[in-house]
Amino acid sequence: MEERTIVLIVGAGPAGLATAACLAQLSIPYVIIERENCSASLWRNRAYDRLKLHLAKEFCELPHMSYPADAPTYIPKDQFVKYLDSYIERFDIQPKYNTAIESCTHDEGKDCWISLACDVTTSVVVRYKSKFLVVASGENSAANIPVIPGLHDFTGEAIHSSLYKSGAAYSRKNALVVGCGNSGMEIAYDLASHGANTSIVVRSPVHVMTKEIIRLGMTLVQHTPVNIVDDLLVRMSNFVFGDLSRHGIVKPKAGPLLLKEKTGRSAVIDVGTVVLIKKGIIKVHGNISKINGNVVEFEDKKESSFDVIVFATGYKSMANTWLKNGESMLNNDGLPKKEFPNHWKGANGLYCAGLARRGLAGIAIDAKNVANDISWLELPLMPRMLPMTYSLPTTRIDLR
Ligand SMILES: Cc1cc2nc3c(=O)[nH]c(=O)nc-3n(C[C@H](O)[C@H](O)[C@H](O)COP(=O)(O)OP(=O)(O)OC[C@H]3O[C@@H](n4cnc5c(N)ncnc54)[C@H](O)[C@@H]3O)c2cc1C
Ligand SMILES: NC(=O)C1=CN([C@@H]2O[C@H](COP(=O)(O)OP(=O)(O)OC[C@H]3O[C@@H](n4cnc5c(N)ncnc54)[C@H](OP(=O)(O)O)[C@@H]3O)[C@@H](O)[C@H]2O)C=CC1
Ligand SMILES: O=C(O)C(=O)Cc1c[nH]c2ccccc12
Repeated sequence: MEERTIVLIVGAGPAGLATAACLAQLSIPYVIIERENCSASLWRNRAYDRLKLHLAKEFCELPHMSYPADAPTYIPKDQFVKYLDSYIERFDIQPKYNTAIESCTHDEGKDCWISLACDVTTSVVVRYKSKFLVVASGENSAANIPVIPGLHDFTGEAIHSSLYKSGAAYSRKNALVVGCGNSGMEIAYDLASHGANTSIVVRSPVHVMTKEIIRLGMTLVQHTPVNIVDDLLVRMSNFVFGDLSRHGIVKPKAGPLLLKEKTGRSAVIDVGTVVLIKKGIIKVHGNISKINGNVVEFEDKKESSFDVIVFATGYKSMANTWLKNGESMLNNDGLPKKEFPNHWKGANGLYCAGLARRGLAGIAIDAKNVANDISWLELPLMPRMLPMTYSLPTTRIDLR
């Protein structure tokens, strides 16, 4: 079976949906493919219960649709999913669900992309021919679990943070969280507040901030040099949290916003974990050296036994595994080769949205850029329309 379309979008998470909406606004036909049975599967199926957006709502909007004025500043997961559902309805986005892209190859002779998409329920493979291909399969496509000697024979339960829902099941258990990004720090808090005897592995320096400090920083940095803003944020963090180094948490040399800009690593937004660490309720360990049965040995030679290990060790983009000649755009980790703001365009009609490690705000920028670029190439006689896409009135929706 073969189908033709002008644009093929891989992935119906926020990035694919935002790209679809921008293309729809420009009347450019597209097909959007999603391997799961729903849109935004990360948010519906692979996120813990207590998750809220860490960034204020003004930094988490997709193009052309705002949150209601009375929506909370920090949107809970379920309300974000409702927002996405309204977005899908508003822009009449109809993803082809249960369809996994297995390979995308550029056919030089015909100057088109040939994509093989497998219906995961019937195993039927459909061949898509498209002029443009948008990789929107996410930075969080697969779990990253480190290789640790003895992990395979760990006698307790080992899960990745994407499968963690709540600490309710772990009351009075000995729990170890590996990784001190936003997932790890929040999951450690959740476990401890459900009565688990909780430890966390912190192997590298990390900035700990409050959501209000980050909101202030993200607002100021729009008009102020990043080093000045970062300096302020670090001072504010010191004021709020004090020196955490004696608890095993040291700050990176680079400031939080510069670090995010250069490496994609986010500051951790504290949800109450720091108080529990200071009280000794959550114990901090350095890196793991090996696992023996249910006993974890740390690099300082200390040992403890655990019933559960939660690997909050981040994610991998898998786009490099199915994108067959995408070397103009992606590296071997499936992330853009070029730095922001030039990362979103490759050769031969290839684009990406949502791979610049800039969260939802970055996704909104990518989606607009990709759709506008396609419209310049596809509708060259109507280029004067383009600036309108930035000034279209946004729709406010009711999430209640
Ligand atoms: C726990 C968590 C919380 C976060 N909170 C925030 C926040 O508060 N603010 C913020 O700005 N950012 C946040 N982020 C960053 C996050 O990356 C984005 O919010 C967002 O979900 C990324 O959207 P995306 O569409 O790029 O990727 P995803 O949401 O991962 O969507 C990609 C989609 O592509 C599909 N897909 C992948 N491979 C294929 C294939 N081969 N064929 C077909 N379909 C495929 C996947 O099933 C998935 O549905 C958070 C991330 C995580 C993990
Ligand atoms: N509410 C929200 O808005 C939330 C947002 N997020 C976002 O989602 C994205 C993913 O976050 P997250 O899931 O926390 O992943 P991250 O990639 O941000 O963090 C992974 C953590 O695991 C550590 N790690 C990796 N490998 C090992 C190892 N072998 N041993 C010990 N530690 C290890 C990393 O340390 P190192 O730095 O040394 O590699 C890092 O601390 C981020 O952008 C984050 O901001 C996540 C949760 C909530
Ligand atoms: O999830 C990301 O990577 C983001 O860009 C958004 C984000 C979530 N939590 C944060 C904390 C500090 C800076 C950005 C984020």
